[in-house]
Amino acid sequence: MGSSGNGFKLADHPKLPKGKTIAMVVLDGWGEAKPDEYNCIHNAETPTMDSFKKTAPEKWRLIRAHGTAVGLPTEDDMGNSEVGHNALGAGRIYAQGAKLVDLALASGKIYDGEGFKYIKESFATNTLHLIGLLSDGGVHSRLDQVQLLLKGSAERGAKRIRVHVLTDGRDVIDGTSVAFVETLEKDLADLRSKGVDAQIASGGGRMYVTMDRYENDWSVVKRGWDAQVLGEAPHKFKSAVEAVKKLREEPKANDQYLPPFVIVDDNGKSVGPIVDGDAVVTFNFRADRMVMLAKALEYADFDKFDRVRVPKIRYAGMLQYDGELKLPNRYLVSPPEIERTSGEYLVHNGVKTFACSETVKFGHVTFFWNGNRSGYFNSEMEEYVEIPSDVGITFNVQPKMKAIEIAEKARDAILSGKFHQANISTCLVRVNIPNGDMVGHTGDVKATVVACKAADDAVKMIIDAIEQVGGIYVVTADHGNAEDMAKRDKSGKPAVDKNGNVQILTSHTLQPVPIAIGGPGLAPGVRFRSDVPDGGLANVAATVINLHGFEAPSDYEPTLIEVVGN
Ligand SMILES: O=C(O)[C@H](O)COP(=O)(O)O
Ligand SMILES: [Mn+2]
Ligand SMILES: [Mn+2]
Repeated sequence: MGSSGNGFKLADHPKLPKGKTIAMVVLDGWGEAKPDEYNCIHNAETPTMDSFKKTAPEKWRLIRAHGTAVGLPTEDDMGNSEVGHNALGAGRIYAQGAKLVDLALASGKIYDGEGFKYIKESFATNTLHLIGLLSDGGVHSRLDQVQLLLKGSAERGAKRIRVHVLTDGRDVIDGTSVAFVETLEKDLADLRSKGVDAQIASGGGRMYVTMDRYENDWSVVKRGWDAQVLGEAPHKFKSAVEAVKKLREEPKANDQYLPPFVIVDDNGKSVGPIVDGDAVVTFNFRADRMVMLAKALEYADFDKFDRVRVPKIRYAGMLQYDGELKLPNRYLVSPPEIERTSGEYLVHNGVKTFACSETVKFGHVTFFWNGNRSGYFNSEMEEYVEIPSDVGITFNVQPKMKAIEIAEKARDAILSGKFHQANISTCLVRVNIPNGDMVGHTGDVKATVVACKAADDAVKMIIDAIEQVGGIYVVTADHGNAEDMAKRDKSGKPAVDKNGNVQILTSHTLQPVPIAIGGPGLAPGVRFRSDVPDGGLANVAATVINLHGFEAPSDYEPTLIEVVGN
């Protein structure tokens, strides 16, 4: 089916009317877990979210948001924003980057592709640089994939390899960076014993170096550029293990925010700047936090910061990060081909769409929602509004973030009537409320409680507007985070470290997420079906399409709702 419009015509729903304003609210990082002191959602005042479950239990349920339900390799993989919003928007489950890379490495196909052949041309004479997030979080990258790629590249002729590591502490427990660097060092030593000149060349914490997203703060990417490309950083060390250990000694230091460092030789010269003729691979499979560096590496015209020196390199991404922008042009593994998303169907069926979040989540409700696609399907039918996020702070400092500003925009869109022109049957107002997730990632339990209340306040504002226009609301989340801030032992009790302190969980969780539907526009008799007990995020798209008065495309995951009576 092309995007001409005809193939996108949806059949009328036999029972549900058109013409409703629907608010689709995604609470980022809001799962369901047992109440205890590390469940910040439970410990926050969240009367609106609580009321859904209490007052209309047949219109509230839990859905799966992790593992195979969102296209990840195993049930041990926590959900994340990329796969969660992809599933919510696309209505189908696609094998995601993590899995596609696993398959390509296992079959060896990664080495037969155009991308690898391209970088391989540098192996005989130049250096192969690998840049990315070093952890086993499985959200943006995975250590075992990097290990295989290193080995595979060496076996295929890479003689000189430099790894530029970004420490995590966000998708994994803070402090684990040391062990990940040690593991990588062992692999590199093994390669050296086989005659390959392999070393870590630079590093830094992911949130301070390189992995900004949605162009919130280019200085983050610049810090990485200086260390990785120019070989310049405020901290110089002889070894990466020493670097990470030393930098972590600073008061309040943590893996996410380690300052940039370079590894230097006995003469104090950095061991791995990127120079003309080198090959570079960014090994993250997830796009949002790598696409800015990809632009800096690939674009001839670039004005976001002074690159000082722009080496002529052979660059490939682990995946292509943006299909519309064709960025990067070369890649090792083809990304999932997500097409015919619900957003595209809706604009072709007369549904106007308004989408909004603040910068740090803006691409989630646009780019990820639309199947990793930038821009509008139809600019006359859609309006996307980005509220600038705070820059240069950790979000526990401002846990309310821009939740209320996002809700105000949604409210105004709902009340404005702007999306209800005479010939327009219906409209969708879609937002992401970031607080539970972004503050949850800081590991600050108190601030996360404040964050959850702010998210609940935002939901209330949107629900109130929906009440006023006789609309419908759908409130859900993309994965868990704020509902569990402690690492758990096998019995489910908070795990403690060697000093007896509870290990704080900064990452997402494997928990299911709630979904609630309601509002005065919801037709009588609509309730959740009981025959999709394993329903997940991918079932939401068909549900929303039904609520707009259409049948969902036949290959979408089944709707979660039924209409009883009449
Ligand atoms: O990039 C991040 O912030 C985390 O690794 C994952 O969080 P998200 O999937 O909610 O964006
Ligand atoms: Mn998320
Ligand atoms: Mn998150």
